[in-house]
Amino acid sequence: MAGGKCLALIAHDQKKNEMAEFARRNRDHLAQWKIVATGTTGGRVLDAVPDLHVIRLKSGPLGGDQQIGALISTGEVSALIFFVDPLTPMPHDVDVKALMRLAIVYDIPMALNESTAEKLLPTLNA
Ligand SMILES: O=C(CO)COP(=O)(O)O
Repeated sequence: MAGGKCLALIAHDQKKNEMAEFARRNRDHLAQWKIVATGTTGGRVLDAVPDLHVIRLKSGPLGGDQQIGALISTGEVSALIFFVDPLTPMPHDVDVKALMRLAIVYDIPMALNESTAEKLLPTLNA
């Protein structure tokens, strides 16, 4: 994934409407970025704002979180915005934990809920 740093967007199923609204509200900020997203999230973001540059990876439960973790480890992700659902058990919980761990290891800005994301996004430079 050569050239330029990415912003990573992920939302769990119960948070996907929130992510779509977030994308609509912040379309001008997001338009400055190359975005990487897990599969379903990326689709929802593109439905909300079709002209964004979104690269859709695998769906989370099929390895998408791990793909984004790998991109963090190679220095290609500048920041992670991940709307996490804390109330639903998930089969890929270990992948979610591993992704957050890598974001901490590589010390990239990480917003795990909407209010933090709203504050973080305008501070980032694409
Ligand atoms: O499960 C996810 C993150 O853990 C998100 O994956 P999708 O965007 O494909 O739903």
